[in-house]
Amino acid sequence: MVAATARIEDLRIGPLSKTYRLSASSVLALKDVSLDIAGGSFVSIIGSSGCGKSTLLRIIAGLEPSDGGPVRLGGRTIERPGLDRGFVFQEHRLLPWLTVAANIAFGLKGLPKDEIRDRIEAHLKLVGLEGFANAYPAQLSGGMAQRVAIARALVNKPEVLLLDEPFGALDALTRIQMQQEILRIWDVEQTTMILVTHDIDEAIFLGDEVIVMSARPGTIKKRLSVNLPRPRDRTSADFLAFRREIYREFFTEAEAPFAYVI
Ligand SMILES: Nc1ncnc2c1ncn2[C@@H]1O[C@H](COP(=O)(O)OP(=O)(O)OP(=O)(O)O)[C@@H](O)[C@H]1O
Repeated sequence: MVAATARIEDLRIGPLSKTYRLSASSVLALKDVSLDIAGGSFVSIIGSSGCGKSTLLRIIAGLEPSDGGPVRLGGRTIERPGLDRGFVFQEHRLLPWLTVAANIAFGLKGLPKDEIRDRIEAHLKLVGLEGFANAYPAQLSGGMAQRVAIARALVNKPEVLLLDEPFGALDALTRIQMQQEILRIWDVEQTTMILVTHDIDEAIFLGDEVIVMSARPGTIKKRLSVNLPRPRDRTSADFLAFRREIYREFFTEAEAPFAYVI
């Protein structure tokens, strides 16, 4: 088993805004976004296309600067990428010429050989891919490749795992399986998880909280605590009540009548 982080620190985001400057214009992608996330919690972020979800995740990752507002992880201010944060993208982004083991180890430079071997082994086990160390990405299914991407993001034992639509390219059944897997991994690793998704059921199934964003400019519209026991039953009346509440943030009953017939 991979050792859990001793103490997971809270994230304090903003208030921050983000403007993308183009040659002849600018886009206000985020406006006055403030978000505190408890260490070790699972937070889902949902919102329409272009509301700034990926921008927010990239700022937390240190891949993108904000217009000046702070992001703090515990006592540290985040200004650039760091090993305390892992990132999983929608596409797996594995290097096709490297084996699964080498892909997982890619960011592990400077550690003793034994430590590298142990971490690869532990993380292959963590994502259920023992026996695939020497396989190449082209030999894996979409779900398996995304498991490798998750292992690669976790191998440096980050405090925060940032997941940007990680299951968006998977078929519906694999997606459900991966949702269960990510909960198991969360339980073992005790990492703070921040998931961007377009899928309302996925947001409710996974999140301790669901953050609903709205667009133009991107702001936080609503924050919902999902106080349902785990494992969650997607067909339960309580689950469906959460789904209805989130649908209401996007559509009126007249616009999406079927969403309300539950
Ligand atoms: N590199 C960039 N340069 C200029 N504008 C950008 C850039 N990245 C994002 N934007 C703009 O910022 C806004 C927010 O984009 P972002 O990708 O964060 O939204 P999103 O909610 O993740 O969208 P989607 O759900 O479609 O992935 C959009 O209007 C987008 O066009």
